Amino acid sequence: VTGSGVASPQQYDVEYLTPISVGTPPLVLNLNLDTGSSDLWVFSSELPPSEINGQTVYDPTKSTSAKKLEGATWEIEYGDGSSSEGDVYIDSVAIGDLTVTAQAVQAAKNVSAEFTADTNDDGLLGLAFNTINTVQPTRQKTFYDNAQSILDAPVFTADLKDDAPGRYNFGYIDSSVYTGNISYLPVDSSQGFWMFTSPGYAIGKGGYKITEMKGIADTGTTLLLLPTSVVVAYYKQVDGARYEGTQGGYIFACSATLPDFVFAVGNNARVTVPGKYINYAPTDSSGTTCFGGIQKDIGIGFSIFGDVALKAAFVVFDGPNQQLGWAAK
Ligand SMILES: CCNC(=O)c1c(-c2ccccc2)csc1NC(=O)CNCCc1c[nH]c2ccccc12
Repeated sequence: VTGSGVASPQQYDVEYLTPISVGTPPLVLNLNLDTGSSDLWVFSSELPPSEINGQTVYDPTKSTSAKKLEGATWEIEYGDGSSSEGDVYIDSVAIGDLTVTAQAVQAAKNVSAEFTADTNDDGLLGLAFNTINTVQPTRQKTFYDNAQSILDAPVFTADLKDDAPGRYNFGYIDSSVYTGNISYLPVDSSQGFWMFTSPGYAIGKGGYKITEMKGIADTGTTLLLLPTSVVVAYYKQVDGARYEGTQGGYIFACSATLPDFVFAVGNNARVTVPGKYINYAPTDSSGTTCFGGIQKDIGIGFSIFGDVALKAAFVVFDGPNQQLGWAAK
């Protein structure tokens, strides 16, 4: 079996949403497929109405296939301070033609203001390793875990695009959507993430710099968060760029020309993030000052190759072989 879902960018490519069917009759929810977390949680009828703002909600009492997982609860907090919590149902979940009949669906009873404000996002579908699933007392498997035994190949791929619809595919590698070869790197899943080490980088036409960057492939984080030394070196190449504490990062004139950022995947493969992707978004409505798509990874403990980086590549997530594949496109 295989499955495929479109990944539609929200404004400024802040996140990508994919239509997922939940329950019986199937309710279509637009979920953020997130390789940086491992909870499948959805807006639900158990939320106070004040916390719902246009989202489609899952009502387990309306799904004939829903079964409450008695005594199970969950609570998650993300690095940006957003959070959600609730209880758990076992129900059917489908992406395209791929259906998992017994998937833990975490129904939200509370969500933080950031999620309430995100009107098109009906929840998250975690695709990291289940060791970081937050359900208590028994952690639950991800959609990818549950799908693996029925998939033609035990992989999923992410093909995110700049301000255009991309795709998440499950169970196959579509060789028509990338160029050249796929370079595979070993994954260190000990912290529950798709963590890999890039041996070095280059900025624009500059020379290659050998610097190990240990980071995660994270579709749920918008920006490319890198070691301070790399970020400082990058913005030295951008006239007028400066770190602005009140904005929480590097800003520059929206008219600035930004160099490409190239990171190595293995010893002879490279991913080139076009400078255009690093001119992330205006900081205010005047559109004169823009916020950088590359920022510091301070305080996280590793780098995060978020959407700004991932949309420059075709990425293969291979759990059984604990490897990540990268290809140009
Ligand atoms: C800013 C989002 N990213 C993180 O917090 C994060 C961190 C992290 C930890 C500490 C400080 C900063 C970041 C490590 S792995 C990691 N990745 C994830 O947590 C992936 N899931 C993000 C879900 C998420 C949080 N706030 C949102 C707002 C819109 C769409 C999605 C989200």
